[in-house]
Amino acid sequence: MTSESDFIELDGVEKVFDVRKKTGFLRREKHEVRAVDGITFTVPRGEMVGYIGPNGAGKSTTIKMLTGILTPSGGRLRVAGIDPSRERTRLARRIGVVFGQRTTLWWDLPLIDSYRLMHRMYRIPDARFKENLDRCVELLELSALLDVPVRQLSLGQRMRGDIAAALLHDPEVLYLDEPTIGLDVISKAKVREFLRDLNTEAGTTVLLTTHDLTDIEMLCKRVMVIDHGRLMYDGPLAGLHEVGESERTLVVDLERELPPIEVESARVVKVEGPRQWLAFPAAESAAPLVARIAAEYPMVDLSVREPDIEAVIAKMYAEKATS
Ligand SMILES: Nc1ncnc2c1ncn2[C@@H]1O[C@H](COP(=O)(O)OP(=O)(O)OP(=O)(O)O)[C@@H](O)[C@H]1O
Repeated sequence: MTSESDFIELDGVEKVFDVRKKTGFLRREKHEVRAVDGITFTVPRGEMVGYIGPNGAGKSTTIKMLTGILTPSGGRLRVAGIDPSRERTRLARRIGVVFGQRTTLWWDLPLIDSYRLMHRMYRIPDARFKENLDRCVELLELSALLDVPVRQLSLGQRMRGDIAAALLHDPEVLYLDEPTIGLDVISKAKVREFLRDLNTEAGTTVLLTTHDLTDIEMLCKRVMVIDHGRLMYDGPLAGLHEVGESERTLVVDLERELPPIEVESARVVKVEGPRQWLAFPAAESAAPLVARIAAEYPMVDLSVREPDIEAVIAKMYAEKATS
């Protein structure tokens, strides 16, 4: 029996791949890649957690084990009390998966036909299917897109279509792998708003993998950082900022070329004509900084750039190495 507090449960989970590398003419050496190297965590039902790390850290491998596509080489793993690799089909009815880089929709078919196929594949009761579809169509603004073949959809439209597809069978758990990758600002905002509502209203447990720190900021109270297959951090995002002492960048366009802006709590890191880049602590709000600059300089435009997760993590490790 699962308790609600360890709805997703990993205890010392490992995944080792045997890889053969060519080392000479007809010579191949076997070596091991420890993609996941003893990971332990639990996620309570209803929580939305960020799962982040540099490329090759082991995120996708973890998600593949959580869906049952891959079998762990060691440790114990349960999702809703189910061992994913043993009961993959039973688990499939209870989980949804969205891969930002790939679609689960049928490329040549109108969107609605993919949903009808899923209705049958998952044997979703008619009334429930209709109710879920109506809700997704409304909240993800899909009504004008239902008759459009998937290949004609924009990336943002396709992503919304994919999220709906993952939710038609009412999964209790949703794994999202880069759900906002390549989307414009408005599409990103729509996807985030939808996910937040899904988590708060339907209580869906969400594991979110992303390179966009804003996704995590907007959606997750808790974040886990993985690198080289190991869990390096598990806690609130604010704590990660502190550990990594990351910075955000304010890009300011002035009316004309001026000497570097002098302002409290930020420093100019680059100047290009009338445009200046100022670094400031990521944990601080940009609003007072912008107000101070606007009061003293002829500012015509501005934007804030988030630190990317790689930079935060790289800094976090650099600090660990020197401490
Ligand atoms: N099928 C496989 N065979 C051999 N090695 C693999 C296999 N799948 C993954 N790996 C290796 O395992 C490690 C972790 O890969 P994984 O795809 O889980 O990382 P990731 O954190 O998802 O990275 P990314 O952000 O680039 O998607 C990498 O070194 C990768 O090369």
